[in-house]
Amino acid sequence: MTAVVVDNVTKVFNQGRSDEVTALAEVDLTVDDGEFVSLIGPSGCGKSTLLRLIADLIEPSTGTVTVADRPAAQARREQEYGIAFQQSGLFEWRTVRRNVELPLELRGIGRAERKAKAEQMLELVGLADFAGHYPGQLSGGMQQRVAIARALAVQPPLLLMDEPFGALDEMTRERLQSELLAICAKTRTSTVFVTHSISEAVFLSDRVVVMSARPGRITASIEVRLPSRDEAGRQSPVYFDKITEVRKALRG
Ligand SMILES: Nc1ncnc2c1ncn2[C@@H]1O[C@H](COP(=O)(O)OP(=O)(O)OP(=O)(O)O)[C@@H](O)[C@H]1O
Repeated sequence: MTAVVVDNVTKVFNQGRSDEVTALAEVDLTVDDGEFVSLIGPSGCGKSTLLRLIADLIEPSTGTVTVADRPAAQARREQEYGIAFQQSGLFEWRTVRRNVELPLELRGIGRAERKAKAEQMLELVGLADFAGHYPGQLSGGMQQRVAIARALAVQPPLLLMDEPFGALDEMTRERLQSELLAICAKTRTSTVFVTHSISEAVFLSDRVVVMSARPGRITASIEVRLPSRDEAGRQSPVYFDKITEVRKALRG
């Protein structure tokens, strides 16, 4: 099975109007099962657009998107993926725990199991003490962590993440990066991860996909094989070499 196939996709917003924007042009991207792929590129190059196409939140103008060997729309209906986007997208009227439980509820999982799973995920993101709070009572970074817990709760085969760690302090960010890798490895989850951070992309990814400014195109695909994804990995020569390689590719 292939996690994602984006085949010759172009996305034009406001087609035929004076404010027409070609956000993506002729994009091909394949994400293998269990692979962790980061998208990186200048602001406005279409990273979020590509992620939203994979999530079937928008449709391509031309080309096709396949998720888990089926059309993206079908994969969405069958809940093949979890998403955590820049805006946390939490429901203000639900407590933190009940936000995390939501995807489990949608899958018909019973109350006790839901509660246990949500508490386990909140523990993971360091928010066990805030289960009974409402999103409005949390900081932006904490809300983001709740959204990550929610995305991970169902252990979906595919995770789509749009700068999920952008609002976090460096220490929390590094801890969640490690947690995310551990979860992905354990569950063989495939991940498409949008980030502005070259070092984050290199640390997390099997492959870093570099995009050019509008119209967004894929200009490089850089394989990363760190000796280990831990503190030693962050200090390895490969890590620094790959950071340089991605930086050069971004410069074009
Ligand atoms: N719904 C929309 N209607 C019109 N234009 C849009 C829409 N969504 C995105 N765009 C345009 O498409 C282009 C790509 O936007 P996108 O958000 O995908 O970029 P990005 O690479 O994720 O940017 P950033 O790194 O700043 O988050 C931009 O020029 C943006 O203005």
